[in-house]
Amino acid sequence: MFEIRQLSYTCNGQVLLQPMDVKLRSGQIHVLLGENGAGKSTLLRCLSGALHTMQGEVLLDGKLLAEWSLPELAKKRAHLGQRQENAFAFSVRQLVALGLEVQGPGKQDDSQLQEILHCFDLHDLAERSISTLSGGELQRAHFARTIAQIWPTESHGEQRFSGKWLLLDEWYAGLDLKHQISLLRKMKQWCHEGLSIVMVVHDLHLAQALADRCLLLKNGELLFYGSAQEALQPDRLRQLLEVEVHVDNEQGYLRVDF
Ligand SMILES: Nc1ncnc2c1ncn2[C@@H]1O[C@H](COP(=O)(O)OP(=O)(O)OP(=O)(O)O)[C@@H](O)[C@H]1O
Repeated sequence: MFEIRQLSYTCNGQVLLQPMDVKLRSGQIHVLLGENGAGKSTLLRCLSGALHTMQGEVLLDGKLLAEWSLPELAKKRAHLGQRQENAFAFSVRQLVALGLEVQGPGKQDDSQLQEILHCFDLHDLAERSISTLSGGELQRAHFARTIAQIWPTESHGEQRFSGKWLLLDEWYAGLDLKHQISLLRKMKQWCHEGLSIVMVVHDLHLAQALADRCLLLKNGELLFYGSAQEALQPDRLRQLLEVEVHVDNEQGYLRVDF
């Protein structure tokens, strides 16, 4: 479990996150929603342990983030940020292998690498330099590298992702519908296998399809934390996003008129 106690963050005199208390339970998909600049990426970075100057406390499985050693934390949670560095002309295979390398030199095996390449439909691109990939292909490669960090071995059994956390900032950016749906299904499957996910989403349909619980952020303030059903209500979304949202039909699909 992630436990956030009186977490806040101020940068250059600007309050980016106002004090908040939240407990994020394991095995669920938590969706962060809010306008541009609401503080979603900042909160994700606090959870990843990247922002050392935050105030308050973040505990992972009862232990302060600062008390985790970096190698242990790296194997426990993986963070896909909004922007990626592509400084080196790695091949797709090398990039994904970098993620596996975090598990320890010699610990990873080729079957893990093959499984990940297959999951992200990267097999045919494995030998290509990442500098030649399209935007969506590159996003899939970085997503694959990120989850490789916490990828289980075959010996882990049915709850093979148990205790692992995936922190995703707009993972679907640039992905075509086919790959969005494929990864959406896989993420649900991985959660059944014990994975916990916190993700930033702007698309309300994706939020509806994926979220178990939602965190609604506005101007750095946590407006609401609770079940997706309670969160994804037209009144709340109107206040959060300043757009008119309607419930479309008996299934309860959200609709926004253009
Ligand atoms: N180093 C910084 N100095 C000053 N302001 C910053 C700094 N980093 C981020 N901010 C500001 O903090 C606010 C929150 O940023 P953050 O990236 O968390 O927003 P977000 O909700 O993820 O937005 P988006 O949906 O656009 O990705 C923004 O207004 C941003 O401009």
